[in-house]
Amino acid sequence: MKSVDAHLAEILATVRPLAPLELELEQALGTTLAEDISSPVPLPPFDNSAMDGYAVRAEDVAGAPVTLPVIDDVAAGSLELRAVGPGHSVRIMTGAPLPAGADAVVPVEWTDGGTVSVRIDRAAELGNAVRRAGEDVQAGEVVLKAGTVIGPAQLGIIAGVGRRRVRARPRPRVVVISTGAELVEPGGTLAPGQIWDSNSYTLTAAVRQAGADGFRAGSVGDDPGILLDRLDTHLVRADAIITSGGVSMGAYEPVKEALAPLGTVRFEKVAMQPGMPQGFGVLGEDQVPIFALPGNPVSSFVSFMLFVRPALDKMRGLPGGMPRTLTARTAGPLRSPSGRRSYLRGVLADDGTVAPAHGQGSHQLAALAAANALIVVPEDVTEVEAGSSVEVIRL
Ligand SMILES: Nc1nc2c(c(=O)[nH]1)N[C@H]1C(S)=C(S)[C@@H](COP(=O)(O)OP(=O)(O)OC[C@H]3O[C@@H](n4cnc5c(N)ncnc54)[C@H](O)[C@@H]3O)O[C@H]1N2
Ligand code: MOO
Repeated sequence: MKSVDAHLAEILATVRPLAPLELELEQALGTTLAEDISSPVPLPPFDNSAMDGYAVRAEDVAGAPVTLPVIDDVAAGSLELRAVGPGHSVRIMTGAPLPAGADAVVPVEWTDGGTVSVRIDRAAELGNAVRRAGEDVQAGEVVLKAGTVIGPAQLGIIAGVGRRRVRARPRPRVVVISTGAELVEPGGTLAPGQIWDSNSYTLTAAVRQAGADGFRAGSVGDDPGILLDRLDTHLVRADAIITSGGVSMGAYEPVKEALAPLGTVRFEKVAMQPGMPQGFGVLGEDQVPIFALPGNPVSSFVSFMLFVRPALDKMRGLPGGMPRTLTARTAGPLRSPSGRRSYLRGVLADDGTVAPAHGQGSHQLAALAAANALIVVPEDVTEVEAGSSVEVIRL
């Protein structure tokens, strides 16, 4: 059987980072910068007030209480400013440019709030409540490096340095198709032998959580021809495709039957539990990667975490490796088949213990939903005693 590491290595050797595009700011959330972003101007661009109050010369208020004439009123965005001469004050709002001559701002709370003249009750030190030009960013300074994922705060600094567009690797578009004649859309009624399709929801959500755009293309039955048609429809708008089901040893395995003859998708057994049957390859002229995951719900989810997520990271221009593990202590005994790496579901507590879930079957959706970690049991270990140290992947 192929090892988990060898399967991931083959996937990572096949998928490539998506080509960068010029993206409008509205489209940039979750994309990966493909250029350094620098500021054309200092930020703030000018000295300005940090508070609503009065711009003064600090030396004029050193002997507070003092009363000064108010010679002007400046709001944020004011263009024409009168200089503050000795013994003068200007009423000023937060973000308004500091008038020439002023070197401190007295907050309105320290005054009587006058508009013609103002009584100042407390001295303000030189530079009090003044935000200096360039104290956030110098002109020409790089504020974000290529390879940074754009989140809300990163979007803020890009807009804050005046950029309308950025060069970035887009979020991969991933189409999710589930297969199986037994599947019914949630909300519909079950006939005998049917179940509701849960995998396409889990996988599409996992795609989105991995920073990509997931499109749920519904489910197809067990007909390989219909699956090929569906793939054909979606291939034009997909950077990757995920299917679930139809890859093992049964009489009706539409994914295997449809894709194996193409010669570009391999179906193999990977030495893991759950998730043993795996298909991976490329489709069409554009060599779109396709992940044919096993149908058991826990198997498809674990396969996503181990193989698809790192591949999506690489497509996004990020380092794409195995999920990080941390060391915990198992609260109960563990069993694992010989020669396969197990990913058991568990609940990791703050004290560093992990309680194995009671239902470890590949079909046990509820145990997966209650878990927050996968406990990794290496290939050469078949039993682990309670209290032993184990590696876990946080979910
Ligand atoms: N003789 C053998 N049988 C099986 C083997 C094997 O090696 N020899 N492998 C088993 C393992 S391990 C797995 S995992 C499954 C994988 O099967 P398939 O990928 O072909 O998936 P299906 O047969 O279509 O479905 C398996 C199971 O999962 C349920 N399912 C499928 N799709 C969904 C969905 N979208 N939402 C919810 N549940 C789904 C389906 O009803 C089946 O119960 O094969 C084993 N068998
Ligand atoms: O390997 Mo299958 O994924 O256990 O149920």
